[in-house]
Amino acid sequence: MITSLFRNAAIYTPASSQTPLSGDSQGKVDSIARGALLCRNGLIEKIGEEHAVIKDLSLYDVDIEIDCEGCCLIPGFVDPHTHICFAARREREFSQRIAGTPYLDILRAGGGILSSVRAVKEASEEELFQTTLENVLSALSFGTTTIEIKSGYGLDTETELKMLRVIDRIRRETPLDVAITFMGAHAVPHEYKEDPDTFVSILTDEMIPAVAKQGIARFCDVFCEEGVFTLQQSRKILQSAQKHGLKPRIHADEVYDTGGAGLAAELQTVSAEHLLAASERNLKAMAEAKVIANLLPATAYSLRKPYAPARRMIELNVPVALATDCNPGSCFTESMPFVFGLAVMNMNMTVQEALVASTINAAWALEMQHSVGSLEVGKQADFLLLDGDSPAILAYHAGVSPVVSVYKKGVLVA
Ligand SMILES: N=CN[C@@H](CCC(=O)O)C(=O)O
Ligand SMILES: [Zn+2]
Repeated sequence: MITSLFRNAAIYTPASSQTPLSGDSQGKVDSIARGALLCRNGLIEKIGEEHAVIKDLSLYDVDIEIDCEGCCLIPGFVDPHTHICFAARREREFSQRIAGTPYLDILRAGGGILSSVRAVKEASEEELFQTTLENVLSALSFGTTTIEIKSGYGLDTETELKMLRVIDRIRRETPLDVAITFMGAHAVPHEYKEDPDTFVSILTDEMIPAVAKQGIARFCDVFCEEGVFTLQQSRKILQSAQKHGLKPRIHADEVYDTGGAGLAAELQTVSAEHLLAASERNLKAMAEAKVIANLLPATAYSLRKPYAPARRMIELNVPVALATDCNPGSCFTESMPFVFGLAVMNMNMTVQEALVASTINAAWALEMQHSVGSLEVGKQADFLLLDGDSPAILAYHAGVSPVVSVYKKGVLVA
């Protein structure tokens, strides 16, 4: 049993709540100007005003004592949407995009996601593990202590199962908590271009049952988008996933409004992703169905698209979470501080709203809110020390990471 005391910290954490924070509560943050946190065996045993935490504490009870020197202490980031398991970067495609070729045109011509599929098929399982590990450790250094990782660069049963094994190895061999999502419905493979319904049948009749049997993935995601999967196909895929015990989530209305947000509400998915082009009517339906909006501002930045209407979502009472979307194509960043800065500066979220969105609401989006996402007694001692005295530093000190130390279950990991 290791006991560590972190004292003299400016602590900021989302307020305790039985539901994701939304509307007026989206920015509900508790702060303690001079706080302390006592961690025993990886869990938070006490947290509060320093004098209250250390009262009655014999120094013999403490193995490690750290003076945080007034630094800001926040929960570790939870990144609820990544495609961080990939074999090769797509720098050439980035140059094409910034020269004006649309993202979906590159995919339609057999590049984009499909070029990542070729790279993953060619890579050995060990090579794929090593590239993923490098990316994930980079995310950890930016303060991500819990991460969601999707498959989706396999698009056939064998390669999808290979990706899921690699992601599971990341879960076992790194300090991070990892939520695992199957995304065989990420693109239509070239050979089914003329007959996408046959590929949908392969997904529902072969791939989803095989993934469920493998037992690694918890969630199933689909790219519902013009020229990718239609609303009807997405519904079929997600209903099949539900039948096999996988929880649905959906890439909805990223480029065009195809009604994906409405489908998320209809199926009561745990979250809907992107939502740059979602209609007002479907956002209202999401609020009603309590679907979390996973917003990915670094993708809007990288695709040079208008940002998702975060303010309107908050007005409508849709709980907002933030994620990197780290992937080799539409958005290559592992940095939650970058995402935080974009949310505050370009989506007009307050610092408090962004803190909630990148911690507890993101944990809700992964159904991990009981163990991570806020600093409460009994939860894991996952937290960050920042080079500043409030979380505003994450937006204020632009282009750098103010994350000085990363603690996972009370242990310094980056
Ligand atoms: N839009 C679909 N999927 C990813 C991009 C994946 C890629 O381009 O490789 C996304 O969420 O942005
Ligand atoms: Zn994505």
